[in-house]
Amino acid sequence: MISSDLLQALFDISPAGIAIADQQGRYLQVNDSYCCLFGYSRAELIGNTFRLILTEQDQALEAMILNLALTQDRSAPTEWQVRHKSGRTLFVHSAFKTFFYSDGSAKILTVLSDVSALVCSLNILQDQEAQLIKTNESLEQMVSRRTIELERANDELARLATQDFLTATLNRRAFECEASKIIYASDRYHRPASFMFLDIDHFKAINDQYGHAAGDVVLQKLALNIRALLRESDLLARWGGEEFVVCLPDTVLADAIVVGDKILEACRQMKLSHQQFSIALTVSGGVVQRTLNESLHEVLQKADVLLYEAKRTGRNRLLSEMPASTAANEAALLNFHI
Ligand SMILES: Nc1nc2c(ncn2[C@@H]2O[C@H](COP(=O)(O)OP(=O)(O)OP(=O)(O)O)[C@@H](O)[C@H]2O)c(=O)[nH]1
Repeated sequence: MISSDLLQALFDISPAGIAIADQQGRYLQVNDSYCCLFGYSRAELIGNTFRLILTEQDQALEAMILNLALTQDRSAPTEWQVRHKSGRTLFVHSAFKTFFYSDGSAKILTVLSDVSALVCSLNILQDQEAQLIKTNESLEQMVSRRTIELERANDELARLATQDFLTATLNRRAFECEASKIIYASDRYHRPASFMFLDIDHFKAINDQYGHAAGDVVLQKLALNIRALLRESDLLARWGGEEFVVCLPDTVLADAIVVGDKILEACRQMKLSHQQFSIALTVSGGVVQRTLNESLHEVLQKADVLLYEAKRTGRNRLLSEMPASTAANEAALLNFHI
């Protein structure tokens, strides 16, 4: 047992606010810390009920709170909002114990500690956490937006790096890269491949007569027409100026000639009009089937020589050359028609 003088000292010096109330909730005794906590003097508190420290919302619950204290006899520590004399809200951690006496009276002992600073810090932390989550979300959104933009920019760069700006066919570098893969497969699996150069006849005259812009449109329409006559797996590139190059994988010369003739005929039939004029167009070409193990440079040179010959001998024609007859070539390319 703790002696009563020790208990009195505990009451007096406790940093927690301690109050003893009667069964009507009227303060009988309060320690200094309790007075200090709520800003009331002892004289202001004694005789008054704990309604003084209830917030406006809780004042209506005064009877219920009192009833709770008188029926529960003690409470586990809880946190609740109370009111300082100045009107400001305090957060306190509180516990009570009710003592019942044989004459039917009761006393309620309440112990309160101020946890306002803790609650305030907790609220600030929660606000900061919410703010961090929001910032994080918007950062994630920004990163994913930037990633999409970057992917688009990369796609556009890749397109610009591989496409001819005017005709949207492959550019020379991309053609060489793709054609090398076809040549590799051709040698590796002994499959045929044909190459064709196409060049618009007297294109300079078209430019001179109808203007450079009309010449550009001719190049664009021609590219579209040629592409429409090719397989998805065929390569079409603008080699430069008004010259195009075609790579036909898995295609023997006879079939490549059929494709070339179709292109030349389509060009003859092309309906091109500029203002009130209609522009007639013919194309010359040189087509070769690649000999196994021949380099891209070598096969293109052969096709170019044939194109030059087609120009020299009257234009508007396609010249071709049989591939060199080697045993490997014959065996590989015999009856190869897809
Ligand atoms: N509009 C336009 N013209 C171009 C472009 N690139 C090259 N040219 C023109 O194409 C013409 C090619 O002229 P030439 O090399 O003499 O060939 P050609 O007139 O077609 O004569 P042949 O090939 O011998 O039938 C030149 O006038 C170039 O200026 C282009 O991107 N747009």
